[in-house]
Amino acid sequence: MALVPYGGGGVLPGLHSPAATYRFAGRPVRIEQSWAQLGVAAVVWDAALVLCAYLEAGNVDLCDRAVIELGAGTGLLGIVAALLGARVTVTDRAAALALLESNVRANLPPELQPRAAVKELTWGRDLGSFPPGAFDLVLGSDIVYLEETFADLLRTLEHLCAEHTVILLSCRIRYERDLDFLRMLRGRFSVHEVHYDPTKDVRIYKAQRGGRKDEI
Ligand SMILES: C[S@@+](CC[C@H](N)C(=O)[O-])C[C@H]1O[C@@H](n2cnc3c(N)ncnc32)[C@H](O)[C@@H]1O
Repeated sequence: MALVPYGGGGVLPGLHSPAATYRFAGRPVRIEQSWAQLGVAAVVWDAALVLCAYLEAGNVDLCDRAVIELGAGTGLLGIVAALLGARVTVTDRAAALALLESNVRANLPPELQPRAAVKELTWGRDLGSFPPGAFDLVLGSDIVYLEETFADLLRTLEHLCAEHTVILLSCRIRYERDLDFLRMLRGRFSVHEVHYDPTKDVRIYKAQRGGRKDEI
């Protein structure tokens, strides 16, 4: 099933623009893209830009926090989290890892390289390599879009999260079925919308186990 970006209109992101440069954490971040070869995993989505800006604005204390990004695609969000002080594990499916690794390595200064790992994590699988509760923060931008992955994505979040873990998901709600995932998430976590960017029509949801208040 094809993901339709930008409400279905316009040019697919990245199709004519193999690389894009952003500015976060006081430095340029140059992201190589490859829509033609890899599709949705190989372009930067608006939801990533909105969550990067949310992190950069200081809404979350990232200093030395253990962060995992799911469905990282090009890696922009994980890179920005690392530049802002987190120890990051940036994950996606196997096919996305080469471009992801290359973007991560190209954008982190030498002293931050050891603080970023790129790993395969297909939702619902590969979970044995990721100990429950090892992460303070789980990030995901534009990863709620494939109905057939919802159960596996939820299982992955449940596996990763301990009481202290915060999940931040940035989403453009394109279809009614996207709301189904949020209903599933609310069945397992306490979920709040914490930000809405009307210019990009992207919402950020924060989720935690139980009713626990913010730890991050
Ligand atoms: C729309 S892209 C978003 C990419 C990036 N997070 C961003 O916002 O720019 C969705 C991402 O989810 C990943 N993805 C889709 N299904 C997945 C699965 N079952 N397991 C792991 N990653 C998956 C894709 O490879 C892709 O990188």
